[in-house]
Amino acid sequence: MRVGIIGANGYSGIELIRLLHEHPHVTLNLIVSHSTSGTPITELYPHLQAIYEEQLETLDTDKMASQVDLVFFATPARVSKDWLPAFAEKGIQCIDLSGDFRLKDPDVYQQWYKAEHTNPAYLQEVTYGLADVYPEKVRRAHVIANPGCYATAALLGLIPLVEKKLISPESIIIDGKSGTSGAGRKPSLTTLFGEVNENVKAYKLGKHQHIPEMEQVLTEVSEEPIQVTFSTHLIPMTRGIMCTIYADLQEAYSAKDVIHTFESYYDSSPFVRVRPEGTWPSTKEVYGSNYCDLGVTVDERTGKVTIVCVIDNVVKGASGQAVQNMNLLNGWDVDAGLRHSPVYP
Ligand SMILES: NC(=O)C1=CN([C@@H]2O[C@H](COP(=O)(O)OP(=O)(O)OC[C@H]3O[C@@H](n4cnc5c(N)ncnc54)[C@H](OP(=O)(O)O)[C@@H]3O)[C@@H](O)[C@H]2O)C=CC1
Ligand SMILES: CC(=O)N[C@@H](CCC(=O)OP(=O)(O)O)C(=O)O
Repeated sequence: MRVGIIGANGYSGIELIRLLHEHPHVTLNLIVSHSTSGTPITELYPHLQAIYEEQLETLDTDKMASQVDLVFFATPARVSKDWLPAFAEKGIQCIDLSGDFRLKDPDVYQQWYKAEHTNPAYLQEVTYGLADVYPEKVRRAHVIANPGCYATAALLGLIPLVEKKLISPESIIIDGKSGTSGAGRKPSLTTLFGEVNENVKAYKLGKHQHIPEMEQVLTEVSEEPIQVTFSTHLIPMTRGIMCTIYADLQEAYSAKDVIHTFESYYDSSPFVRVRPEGTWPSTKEVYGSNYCDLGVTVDERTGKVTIVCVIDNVVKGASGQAVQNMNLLNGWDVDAGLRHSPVYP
């Protein structure tokens, strides 16, 4: 299959190049950039020398549609909403890594993304690609909204417990921490070494764009409105997200009960690993891989459960899950091109 990447010179684009290079069923036919078209990708990323040396091109929808069967949008929010429908209508499979098609309600999109949705009717056409939870929906889809990175970690840790009614939905608190690659390669004051090093900084409190995304999914799962408290922190590392989730248990469930619920829920997903009781995952244990690792503890005194979820934001939180979705869309092995062990140390 011939694939293309729009936004190929950003962090998630370059991670797609790494993963697709080793994929058994695809050829990366076209890489597109906004401001660096005409430049060989190796000029921006010398580590790709002798691996993938193509030149970045300008976006030409008609030309691209004749050259690819599937396109990944690795562009910032507010870009794909204008471009993606033209590809989908030509029969090209589309996987959007941005938030443009994740929310079903255009008013909610406008509220959280501060822009009007230019293709609101399309929001209903798109499948939310949380690949480990909705593999069957993704298999039947044509256009995928790849979930947000924090939303992926938090939802994988919450959905089984909400669906099986182990926790009180109104009690959910999610404490998120991310490395700086989550903010992309575009230079900014917030991600300067001097700002991040030896520092932990809270940001976007109560305003993060993944709040409505998580609430939309959890509300659908529980069939009653769910709101979450979600806080985000930037920490001095390159890759990785940890979401530590707190909630009240509905009954006196033990850690073993919760672990058993996760194990049976993710029984057929090769990418969600549940830790034995009394151990909790760290971000380094999933670094560079498509795994999401979960650890659980129950405080019998307070009746609360704590779930620790870790992912690599660029792999499971973006490009790896996008490849997993591509595999499902095309009926390939779900782990094709994704069988890497985490890089350790
Ligand atoms: N990094 C991560 O961990 C994750 C990222 N995502 C999402 O993936 C998407 C890409 O993120 P990331 O790779 O980190 O971002 P980067 O800033 O690293 O890259 C963004 C890419 O989009 C292109 N671009 C920027 N502005 C425009 C525009 N107006 N029109 C067309 N193309 C444009 C850039 O091209 P150029 O440089 O040529 O301008 C670049 O290729 C975002 O939506 C992000 O939210 C999702 C989950 C995790
Ligand atoms: C560290 C950092 O800034 N992370 C970004 C992650 C954004 C992302 O990847 O998700 P979207 O696709 O929803 O934009 C943030 O918190 O906004």
